[in-house]
Amino acid sequence: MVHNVVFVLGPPGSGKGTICAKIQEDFNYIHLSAGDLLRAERQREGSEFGALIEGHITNGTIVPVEITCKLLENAMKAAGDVRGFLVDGFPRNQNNLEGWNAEMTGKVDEKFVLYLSCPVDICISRCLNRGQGRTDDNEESLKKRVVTYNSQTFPIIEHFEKSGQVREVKSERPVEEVYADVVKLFS
Ligand SMILES: Nc1ncnc2c1ncn2[C@@H]1O[C@H](COP(=O)(O)OP(=O)(O)O)[C@@H](O)[C@H]1O
Ligand SMILES: Nc1ccn([C@H]2C[C@H](O)[C@@H](COP(=O)(O)OP(=O)(O)O)O2)c(=O)n1
Ligand SMILES: [Mg+2]
Repeated sequence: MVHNVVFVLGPPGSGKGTICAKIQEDFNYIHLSAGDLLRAERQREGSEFGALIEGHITNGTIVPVEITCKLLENAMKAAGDVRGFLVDGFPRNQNNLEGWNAEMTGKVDEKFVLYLSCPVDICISRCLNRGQGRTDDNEESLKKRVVTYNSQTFPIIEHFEKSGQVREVKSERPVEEVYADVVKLFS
């Protein structure tokens, strides 16, 4: 089975998780947040990657793709027959992209990249007020995550832009306005 995939990218706090949850509800796409999968693996009893994942998360750096891609593929296999997957927060760097291409080519049909663009000061304030008790929603980690986003993730968005695969939606607006534009991409 070939899985339909929409990548969802944007800076931390741009609203990827919020928008993906709404798409999942309305369009039968399954939301797979790479960050959520990594946080679950970090907590999993007996995981050999817990400490490594925690180190990257608090340091705002990116976990090696061998771990993240396997978590994504396992989640896809477990989901069964659905319309497709929203792969949220992935690929986040060149290593992610190369590892995904090596492992998933032939198994996925990449429909487009939903890019939520949002000014960094708004993003940081949203993360600081997110209230999810995350170990990386603090000034120090956020500074590092923004550096990682600008230096490693934005080039991945530019890579997809070259082949016309990016659909940008400005997400500093209220959720309802952002989502009204996103809906048009899935209808
Ligand atoms: N358009 C928006 N306007 C205001 N707050 C938002 C908007 N989208 C998301 N948020 C809030 O900002 C925080 C970060 O959103 P989230 O979806 O977790 O972003 P990301 O997954 O990109 O880090 C959450 O507390 C969320 O409720
Ligand atoms: N592809 C990914 C996605 C997330 N991670 C790690 C590093 C990221 O800073 C954290 C948090 O990612 P997450 O997507 O949950 O963060 P935001 O929702 O953008 O605030 O997880 C990763 O190593 N590789
Ligand atoms: Mg998120």
